[in-house]
Amino acid sequence: MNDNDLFEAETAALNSAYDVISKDDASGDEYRIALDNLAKDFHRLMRETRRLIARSDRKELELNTLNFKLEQLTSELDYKARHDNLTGVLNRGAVFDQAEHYLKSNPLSLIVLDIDFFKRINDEFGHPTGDAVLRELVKKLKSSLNGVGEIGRVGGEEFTVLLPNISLDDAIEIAENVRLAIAAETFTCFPRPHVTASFGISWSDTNCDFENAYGRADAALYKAKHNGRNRVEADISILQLTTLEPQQLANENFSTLG
Ligand SMILES: Nc1nc2c(ncn2[C@@H]2O[C@H](COP(=O)(O)OP(=O)(O)OP(=O)(O)O)[C@@H](O)[C@H]2O)c(=O)[nH]1
Repeated sequence: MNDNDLFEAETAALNSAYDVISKDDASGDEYRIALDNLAKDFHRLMRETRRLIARSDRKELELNTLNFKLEQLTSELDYKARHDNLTGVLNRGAVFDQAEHYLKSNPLSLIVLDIDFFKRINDEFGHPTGDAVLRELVKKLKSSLNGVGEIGRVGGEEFTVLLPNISLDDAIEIAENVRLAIAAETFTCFPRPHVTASFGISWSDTNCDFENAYGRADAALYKAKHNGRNRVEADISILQLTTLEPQQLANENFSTLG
């Protein structure tokens, strides 16, 4: 469709107006009719333009609303992709991403904790009670960490706390406080007196591979389980690098807290 088709009536009115103007002997009536036609078309064009503007304003508003909803949905999806839907903390993928991000420019202490005998809780009281224990554990973790570090869930009943720029000694103290807070109070969702957890900690310098940091913390956790549970164990192999000869390193692995 070209402009002439779209404005056929207006073009005709305009052409007859030009005809009248170009005539030396055009009468007053001819001028009046040409002007009248132009006025009618001009009026119609104004009305149509107003209608189009109103319609395009409405469409723009609808588009803005849709864009807003799309942005909300994108950030909800992004949040869901990075968080555990049972407890709301970072999920395994996000823990790894975040830790690798920190390690690019910071040293990092990592706490890995695992609820003791969680299978028994599930077996004796059912999966929904087990789920409630997981949620309540996260609440206790949050309140005892009081904003320090970032909590993640890396497996069924295994959680992590990322502590960038926190020394191993401080991380051990933090883990001890969390351990005591969990063991000290009864869980409201669980009729037995105590839920406990075991803790493994590693410290890694900037640029350390997170798989390595996680592996060392997990090995320390295994040791905590092996040594009786409800306890904190820290990997000190990295610290030993500066003080021990290679021969000694082969024999030394972990330190144990009381
Ligand atoms: N309720 C619930 N249970 C889960 C979930 N994910 C994993 N589990 C359960 O967690 C339990 C883990 O059991 P185990 O690996 O034997 O560990 P544990 O009984 O805690 O024993 P220790 O770790 O050695 O003290 C299994 O019974 C899993 O079914 C979950 O999302 N909700």
